[in-house]
Amino acid sequence: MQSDVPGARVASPLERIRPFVRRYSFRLVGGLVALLIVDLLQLGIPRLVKRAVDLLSQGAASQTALAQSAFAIFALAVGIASCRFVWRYLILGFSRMVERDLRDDFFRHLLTLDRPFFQKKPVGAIMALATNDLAAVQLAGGMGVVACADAAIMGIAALACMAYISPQLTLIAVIPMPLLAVLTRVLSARLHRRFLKVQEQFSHLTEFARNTITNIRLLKAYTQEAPQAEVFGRLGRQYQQDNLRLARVHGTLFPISGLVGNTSLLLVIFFGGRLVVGSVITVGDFVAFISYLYLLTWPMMAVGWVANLFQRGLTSLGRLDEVMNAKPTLVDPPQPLAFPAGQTEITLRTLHFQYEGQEQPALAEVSCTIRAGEIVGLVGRSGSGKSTLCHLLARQYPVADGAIFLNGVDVNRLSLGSVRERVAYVPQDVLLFSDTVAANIGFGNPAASQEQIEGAAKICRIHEEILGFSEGYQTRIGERGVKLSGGQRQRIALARAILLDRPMLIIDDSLSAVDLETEQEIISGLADFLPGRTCLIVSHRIAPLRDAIRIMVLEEGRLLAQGNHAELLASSDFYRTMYHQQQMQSHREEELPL
Ligand SMILES: Nc1ncnc2c1ncn2[C@@H]1O[C@H](COP(=O)(O)OP(=O)(O)OP(=O)(O)O)[C@@H](O)[C@H]1O
Repeated sequence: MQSDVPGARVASPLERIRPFVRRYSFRLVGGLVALLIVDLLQLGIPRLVKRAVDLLSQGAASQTALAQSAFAIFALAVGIASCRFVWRYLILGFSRMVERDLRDDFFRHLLTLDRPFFQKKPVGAIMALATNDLAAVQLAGGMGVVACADAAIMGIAALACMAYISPQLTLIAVIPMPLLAVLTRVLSARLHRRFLKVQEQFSHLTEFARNTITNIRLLKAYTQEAPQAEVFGRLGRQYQQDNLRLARVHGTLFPISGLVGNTSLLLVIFFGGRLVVGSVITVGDFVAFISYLYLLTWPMMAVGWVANLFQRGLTSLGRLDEVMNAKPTLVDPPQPLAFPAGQTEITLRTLHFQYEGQEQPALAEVSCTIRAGEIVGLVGRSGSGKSTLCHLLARQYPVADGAIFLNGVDVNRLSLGSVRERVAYVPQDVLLFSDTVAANIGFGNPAASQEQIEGAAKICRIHEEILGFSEGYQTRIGERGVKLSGGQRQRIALARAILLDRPMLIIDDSLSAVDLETEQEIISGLADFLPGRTCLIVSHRIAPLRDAIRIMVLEEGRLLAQGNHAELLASSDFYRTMYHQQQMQSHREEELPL
């Protein structure tokens, strides 16, 4: 389930959970009623004890009267146990439902965010929010609510029962209590700060662990296990110290609450004893009063605990809110135009793009047209802006108005979904799931038949190799494809894009790990598949693109030259030099002794 507007900005973190509280108010109210009954029944026990003690002290206790008291106490105990089950079931269930909905909202909202957000927020920090912080909210919404309501009901009711026995003694018993209120107020701010620190440190720890495990192969190749373990240990020690600093705060609150309770007991024994001696109250009243004081001790102790739980919950809600309030940088126009019919033509008009925080533009004044059915190659030195152009065409970063047109319509006037669902994009970094080969190829097209999956694999020259795997297309490829070679991973990623069967195909240097000959074969094979589609292929090697209808040359973000291979060899010094350097390099590699 989700709130009406996922990720909508709210004035305070508490407002974030208000809709859920409303949604499950039946459980909450039912649970609180059961809790109230438990507390009221608990208050009955000292009254029964008083009656028995008075009968005994007056020498008027009969077997039947004592048995009646004992049975009544037993009946109350059964009632208390049953209602306790009910409140636990309802209120803890309530907190789990709030947690689930909050997690759902959080996840859905994450899916609306785009690259610029994920560039700034490490995955580990997001994982920490989705686990530790949500758990803190759940605890506050469950046991926090229970302890708070219980303390309030029991506190007020116990005080009322004590006042009924002796208002004078009750006033004496509450003398130390304001100290607790002041202390809780003072320590709450400290609790908040220290808990925030603990959660932030946990985020660092999670991110570090994720990064280490994700890059475990690199770590081993560079024999960095010991230094990594050292850093992890340091982060862990810092986390433990932050936790200890937090424990010192709520460790102060808890015993002081107990001390306040025991000081009240001391006062009651001293002054209450004198009231008994003066026959102002009976021995039974005295015993019952002390029993009520014990019942009051829990609410007093709970003040510290509740303050701690609520403070943690609020701090975590605030941290979750930071993400929930983040807005995607790319949004649909208010009234998107329908995607223009016909085969897709891409036009760039003085396209300029600069990454946040960078001094130089990644792309500057790039103008060109890629017609439907064309296979256009894109070459250039490392850092010349090739991937950036691919990102922009795949609508991963925002672009200025009037820079990119699809069939003559500015992309900013089209919905993001309508553009993205027409682009099959193969990023430079291969992204595979820990699943079977077939599931990876069919990821974007779960309805694809085995035949279609194999067809895409054949175009990418990987079909035969897959058949050679232990379980063919059903072979599991391990975490991010660890069981495959770099070239196999790249061809599987390409097959996944081919299977999407979309009008625009953007391949960002996704065959760099494949040998030259196979890359050439794949690109020539694509020509049969591509009629009517618009295709941009980035490659750091010129040779496989020689047959492309047109090659564009990027240098420092600018479009230096364009034309077919022969034209560029004749007209562009830059291209010719690059081509010859690559030729010489590949000859040198061929001549190297084995
Ligand atoms: N996410 C980013 N944030 C900031 N700057 C970036 C980002 N991605 C790329 N750049 C910068 O933009 C410029 C163009 O990078 P881009 O990745 O487009 O080059 P490229 O031609 O694809 O390089 P390569 O062939 O090495 O993949 C580079 O100077 C790079 O440092």
